[in-house]
Amino acid sequence: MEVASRPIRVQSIAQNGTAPQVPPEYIQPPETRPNNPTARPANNNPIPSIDLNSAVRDADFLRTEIGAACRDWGAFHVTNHGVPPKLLGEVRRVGRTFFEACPMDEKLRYSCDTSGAATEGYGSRMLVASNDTVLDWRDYFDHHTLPVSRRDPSRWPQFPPDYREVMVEYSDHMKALAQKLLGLISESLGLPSSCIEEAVGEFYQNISINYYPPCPQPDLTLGLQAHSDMGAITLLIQDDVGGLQVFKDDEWITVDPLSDAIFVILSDQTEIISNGKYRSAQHRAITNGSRARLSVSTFHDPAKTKAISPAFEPPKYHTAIYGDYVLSWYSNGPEGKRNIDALLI
Ligand SMILES: O=C(O)CCC(=O)C(=O)O
Ligand SMILES: [Fe+2]
Repeated sequence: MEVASRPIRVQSIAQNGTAPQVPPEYIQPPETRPNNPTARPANNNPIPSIDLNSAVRDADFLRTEIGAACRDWGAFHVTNHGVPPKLLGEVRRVGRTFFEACPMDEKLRYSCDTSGAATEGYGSRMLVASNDTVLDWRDYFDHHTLPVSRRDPSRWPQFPPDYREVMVEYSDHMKALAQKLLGLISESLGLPSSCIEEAVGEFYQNISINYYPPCPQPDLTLGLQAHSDMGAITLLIQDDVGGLQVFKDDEWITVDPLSDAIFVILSDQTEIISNGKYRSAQHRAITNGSRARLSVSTFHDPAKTKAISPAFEPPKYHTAIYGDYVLSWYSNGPEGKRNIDALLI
């Protein structure tokens, strides 16, 4: 049994087979439950999948396709992205091995510090704004990976033995892909290729491995509440369980898991820099009644001291220091897009 001072992980609750019901703090109010009528399957409205193979793609057509996906969805799959599919499989494997083959006591040695927001390590409560917040049915391991001065693999799991090496290689590949995508997104806006990357400055990259244990009441819970990501661009991979949903035209659309593709999510700072021409995507994760799900989100954010403003006149958003934006996000909670809407002029 858990003692009061020991952090409770969702995985421990899920493995307590005597509990056919989830604890009340994980029960969503009716309007945010996944079976609400606004949810429907992806096949009615497929999310764009864009082939980045520059050897065979016409550059103008690729930019047009990216522009349409950013405008209409704020999210899209990319294929032929240059990241070896084997590496994607290895990241999923080391993540799953940590969550499923490491004893809980060993995992808890990496617990993140609960006094601050988004600290590195093993945790369960990243988006909790107040005691009233409904809890997510999710555990995670968050890694600070860039700039290299923030990267300290000795704080990451040692099991499986190649965990740290795989994460470092993955971090470097994700940075290169984020740079390439921000270049294409800038060009699709008619801006010089380097424009968004220069506006963001040096990438602060975090990698979160999300682990969603099977949930006895998937209709009443969310793995991760609705939010848009705070930074510039998020690159996400998932396993074959599925559960990521994107909000479009007042409906939740399920993102098909495509094993070798990478899912690109435009985040709030890119919406600001584009002056609202592109929108950050609201998304959430639902739970699964029988299978544990794994996803890996790689966030690329500005430095906390960086001022972010629109690249077009007249500006539709106030300039904001990124660190202030993060503070308001954590104190208000994500609640859809309320935080970015507060910056609208
Ligand atoms: O698990 C997922 O698919 C979503 C993860 C996510 O949105 C996040 O980590 O910000
Ligand atoms: Fe997210």
